[in-house]
Amino acid sequence: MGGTMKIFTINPGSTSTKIALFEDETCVFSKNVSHEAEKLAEYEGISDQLPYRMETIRTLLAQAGISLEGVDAVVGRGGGLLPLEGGTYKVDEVLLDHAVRGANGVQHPAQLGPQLAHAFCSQYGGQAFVVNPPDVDELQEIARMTGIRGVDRRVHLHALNLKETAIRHAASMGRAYEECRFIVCHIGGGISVSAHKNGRMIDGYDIVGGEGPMAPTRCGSVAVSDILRYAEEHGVAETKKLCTKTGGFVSHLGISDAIELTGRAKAGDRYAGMVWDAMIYQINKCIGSMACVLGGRVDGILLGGGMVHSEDLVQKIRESCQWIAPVSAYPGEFEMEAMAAGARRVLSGAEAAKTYSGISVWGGFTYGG
Ligand SMILES: Nc1ncnc2c1ncn2[C@@H]1O[C@H](COP(=O)(O)OP(=O)(O)OP(=O)(O)O)[C@@H](O)[C@H]1O
Ligand SMILES: CCCC(=O)O
Repeated sequence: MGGTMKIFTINPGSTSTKIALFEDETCVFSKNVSHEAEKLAEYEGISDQLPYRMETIRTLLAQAGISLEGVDAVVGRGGGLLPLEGGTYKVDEVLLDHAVRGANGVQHPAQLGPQLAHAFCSQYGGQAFVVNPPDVDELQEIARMTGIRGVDRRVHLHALNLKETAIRHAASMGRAYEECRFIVCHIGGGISVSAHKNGRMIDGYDIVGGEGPMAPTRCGSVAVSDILRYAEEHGVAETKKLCTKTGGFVSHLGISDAIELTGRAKAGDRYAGMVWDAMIYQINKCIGSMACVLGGRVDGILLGGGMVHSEDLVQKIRESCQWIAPVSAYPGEFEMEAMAAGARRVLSGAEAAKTYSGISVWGGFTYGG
């Protein structure tokens, strides 16, 4: 392929839609629009938001005088898919169908990504892709087993940012991601802690299902007996919400913004300070367990996500974990860049686009069979 590669990326979030247009590696336009909660609440299912999100994006492009004519690829953050290995996937009929109906049973705005990519490519041409959706699940077999027969572990993580951070860090060391062993964390609205070995995310936590450290809106791992007692008092529906919406800072203090929480702590609120420190303590414990997963041979601990802007958080993680491996901070995220880079690797022929099989990568244990 000759000439400039024009790649449009779309990241639909729970309260916002981010878009960015890349010409080769350069981002020539980007916009992040916030949506009113009342507006999104008008739609019953996530996929029902498609026409509204489409219109929002069209308006943003028109206001900026940007046309998608001649676009080579449109990438949408994926979701709703069955567990799959990492990579760049073409949006075909099977993938689109699973995204529309949320085949994995989890409702997440990222499901809109492939639908939006498909819709824009139908109008302007180009190839529609999804790169490292939150459904990427590369767990090694031993990490799958729980203490309950028939209940196997799976993960939902910030795969897009985790892998891009690892790829970039490896490059900064003059190495390939596929040669390195990293512990990679995304510390933002949700918190992902994961072990990466030779290009695969071999362990991590199901942060949609309630595993891992507590986070601004998530309860994190809690003893089963405590969860059952809570469910008896508050009902199953309310208990489920603790996993992604009403746990963590929200449960303790009724707020989800870490800047506000740390502000209160600085002003002398000891409860806020304890919640902040307990979250960091739990992140450190999870990093420690991933160090064991990697047998103590770790090339680096990499931190991404919005809360990594906090020097206090980075320093406290360094104090506890620097003995494992050097800790590197990448505040914010590379999600738009990661989507563009995934498409570029395919368009340039460096990597082949994958086809989503529609079948989970994990078929279950055969238990002695
Ligand atoms: N300097 C700072 N100190 C502490 N927290 C900060 C700072 N800057 C940003 N944050 C926090 O980062 C969080 C948002 O992180 P991020 O932008 O990664 O989340 P998100 O994109 O909404 O969700 P997710 O990361 O799960 O996709 C907010 O709680 C915000 O308060
Ligand atoms: C699984 C990663 C995305 C999220 O839950 O916010």
